[in-house]
Amino acid sequence: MAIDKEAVKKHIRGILEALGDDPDREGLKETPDRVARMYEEVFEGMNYSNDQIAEMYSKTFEDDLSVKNHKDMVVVKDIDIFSYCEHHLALMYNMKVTVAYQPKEKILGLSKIARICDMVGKRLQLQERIGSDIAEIISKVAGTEDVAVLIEGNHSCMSARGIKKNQTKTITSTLRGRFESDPAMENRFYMLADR
Ligand SMILES: Nc1nc2c(ncn2[C@@H]2O[C@H](COP(=O)(O)OP(=O)(O)OP(=O)(O)O)[C@@H](O)[C@H]2O)c(=O)[nH]1
Ligand SMILES: [Zn+2]
Repeated sequence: MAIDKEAVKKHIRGILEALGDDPDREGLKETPDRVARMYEEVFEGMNYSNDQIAEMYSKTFEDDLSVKNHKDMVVVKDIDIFSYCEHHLALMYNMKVTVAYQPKEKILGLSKIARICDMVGKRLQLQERIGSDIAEIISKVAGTEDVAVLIEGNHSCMSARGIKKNQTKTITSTLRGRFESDPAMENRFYMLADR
């Protein structure tokens, strides 16, 4: 479903009024439109389902014999993304995503892995769900169950308000297929993710 920019503008104007400010004053008069444009950008991923994101980034390399023979784990580390917590609409920042998969017959373009992480971040999210969404999409595109995602990040709802823990990071891991069932594979993933 596409973001309704006009409705966002109207409601941001209402929020400015509810905060007791004057939405028509010089500094605020363009704010509803700016926020609507910002939301279009930062919530782009809300326009698409996981299946649609998989379809968008479905280009893989599989004809090359050297690719077909590549059966070793691929790890793409420290993909920096932003996201937004669905509880407070607050920013998740300093997010680093590490994605691993065990290729079967397909190899993904590395930039596509980062594009998938970016797009999944551009939704109202929970950190745990960012991991499971990325794992689901990578699994579809790569045609393998064997996917792992490790995420660390700061939540501004925990640093700039409420409990105010600035140094506190959250680490979540999502293990699928053999990353979950095979302790050696799980350990190898954590070892490579930690380098
Ligand atoms: N599991 C999980 N929790 C999150 C995430 N982002 C924010 N939260 C938490 O969601 C919870 C919402 O709790 P509530 O008690 O409903 O909201 P609140 O009264 O504002 O809570 P405080 O933050 O404790 O002041 C808080 O504990 C947040 O820290 C996330 O990505 N994953
Ligand atoms: Zn929050």
